[in-house]
Amino acid sequence: MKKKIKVVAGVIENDQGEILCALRSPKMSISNHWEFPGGKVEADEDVFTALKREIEEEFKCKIETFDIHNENIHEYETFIIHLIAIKAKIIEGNPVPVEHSKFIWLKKENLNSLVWAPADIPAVKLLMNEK
Ligand SMILES: Nc1nc2c([nH]c(=O)n2[C@H]2C[C@H](O)[C@@H](COP(=O)(O)OP(=O)(O)OP(=O)(O)O)O2)c(=O)[nH]1
Repeated sequence: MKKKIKVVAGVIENDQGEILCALRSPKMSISNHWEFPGGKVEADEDVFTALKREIEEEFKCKIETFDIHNENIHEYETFIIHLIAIKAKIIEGNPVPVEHSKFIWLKKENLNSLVWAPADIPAVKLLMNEK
């Protein structure tokens, strides 16, 4: 049976209405795909705490979290992901990518110009329909 993992991902919006998009590095799984930064939820951790921790670890900045944007269950070849996308904004520091190849801020209407991790597509589509 495939392993099921629970992953949180931050839909981080700036004051210009742009979204932080992060490029997974060649060393990471699902390499060279774009994603909303985040990571696996640890046992006994709530999703908001997990996201704040992951963003501090991976981008060295602090976020405030808002509502859940979208949840998606996607079956990859080797595992099943339960992806929980959460709206957020940066409240302290500037993002510095520790593990990712790079990040960009992109307007919602341009999000489909990137090659996203397959599990992220529903969240991306939903965002593109937002004003
Ligand atoms: N952080 C994040 N991960 C995503 C997204 N979409 C998606 O399919 N994933 C996948 C990629 C990874 O397989 C998994 C998240 O794990 P992770 O961020 O801890 O990264 P990882 O696999 O490199 O960690 P590791 O097991 O190699 O140590 O979820 C997304 O939007 N954000």
